[in-house]
Order: sequence, then structure tokens, then C-alpha cells
Amino acid sequence: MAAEGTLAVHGMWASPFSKRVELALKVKGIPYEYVEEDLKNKRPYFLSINPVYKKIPVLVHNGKPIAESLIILEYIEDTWKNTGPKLLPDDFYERAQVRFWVDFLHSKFSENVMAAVTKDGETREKALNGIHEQIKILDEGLKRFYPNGTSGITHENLGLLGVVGSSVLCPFLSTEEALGIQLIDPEQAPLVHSWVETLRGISLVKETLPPHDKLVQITKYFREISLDPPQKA
Ligand SMILES: N[C@@H](CCC(=O)N[C@@H](CS)C(=O)NCC(=O)O)C(=O)O
Repeated sequence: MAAEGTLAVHGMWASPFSKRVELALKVKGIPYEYVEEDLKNKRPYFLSINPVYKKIPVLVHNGKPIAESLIILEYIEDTWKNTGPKLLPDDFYERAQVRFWVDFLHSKFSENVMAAVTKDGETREKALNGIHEQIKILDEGLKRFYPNGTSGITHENLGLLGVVGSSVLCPFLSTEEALGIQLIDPEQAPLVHSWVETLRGISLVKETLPPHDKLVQITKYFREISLDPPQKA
């Protein structure tokens, strides 16, 4: 490790936000300790390392906490610049492009995915339409990064885009199975579809993602406890 000391990821097993931090550390080959936090019963130490948002993930490096997944990823790249594969390109314009699409992946999907996990058909339909729209936009956006397709992607050239893309899109398979819906249509978004297939095949991604069956189970559970659709008068 270039920057010596202790390193701990405080996360939650199903969270795409903590999974992307773990994946970035694994890609770079940086050893870390993983600490599962109980978000229903937050302990004083956890509240002391993220007193503002009180959310996972938090990375604690040599006793110093860093919160917010995208800020943590940048910290990892800055701190271990010369360790393992680079997560960002050298060219400043290319970096800005990667950051733009990382932010898109980070900010555009979680609300709609959460809204899709409901018994209310109308809410689910609206959320699904939103997801399909964003996937189509992403399909266009990815063309500049993968002009020759996605088959050459490995953990070595995964980059920040692949790390965040894996954390957001790979668990869609579990959501699709749990809810009996299709989030990524291979005809409407062929590049996103092949990107996700390729990402899923990378060993480090596979070993980092939440277990599929457990995710299917918890998604079904969330759907069951979601509010019943409003009764028509
Ligand atoms: N913007 C944050 C989002 C993190 C987040 O939403 N974490 C959730 C778990 S998936 C959390 O800690 N929730 C606990 C709470 O809101 O009390 C990031 O990117 O790190």
C-alpha cells in the first residue's frame, strides 16, 4: 500500500454505494477491513464518523473518516494514484466526461428503482418509464467510451465509470427477477445491455456484488411491505 495505515469500509451488504467503494479498493488491490453497519440501530461510533448525513458508506483511513461514495472514490484515486489500475484518465476533458456519466449513474436511477418496488401499479409504471428513458440516454452516452464495444473491459481498465456502473446496473438482474419486470431492454439499449453483461462477467465485480438470491428475497420483501395502492372511491 502506498499510503500506509489502517483502512476500513463501513457499509451495508445490499448498498450499491458501499459496494462501489469496495470494488474500487479491490480493483486497485488495496487491502481493507469491512464493517457492516446496522442502519436501523446506528451506534455512537458510526454517528461520530458521519454526523452530517448519518449514512454508509464511510471510509476510515488512519482514523480519519471520509463520507459520500463519490467523494470516497476520488479520495481513493488521489491517495493511491500509483497503486494498481488508474480509475480516471489523465486528460482533463476525458476526466470531466467520466465524472459527468458517473454522476448521471449515481443520481438518476436510485429514486426510480426504489419507486418501482411497490405494489401500486401506477407508481411502478411511472418509475419504469423513467428508468427506460434514462437507460436510453445512457446508451447514447456510453458510445464515446466504448466505440468498439465492451468485450475488452477487464478489472484493469474498468475505471470509475465501470466501478459505478457495476454498482448501479448489475443488481438490476435481481430487481428484474424479484419484480418480474425488464429494466434493460437489449433492443432499446444494446450498448448498456452488453456493458452490464461484460461487467457481470468480471471476477472482482462478481465477488463484490450482493448475493443475487438474497437481493431477490429482500426486494420481494420490500415490495410486500410497500404501501397498498390507494383505494378508488
Ligand atoms: N449519497 C450517499 C448515499 C448513501 C446512502 O443512501 N446510504 C444509505 C444506504 S444505501 C444509508 O446509509 N441509509 C441510512 C439512512 O438514511 O438512515 C452516497 O453516495 O454515499
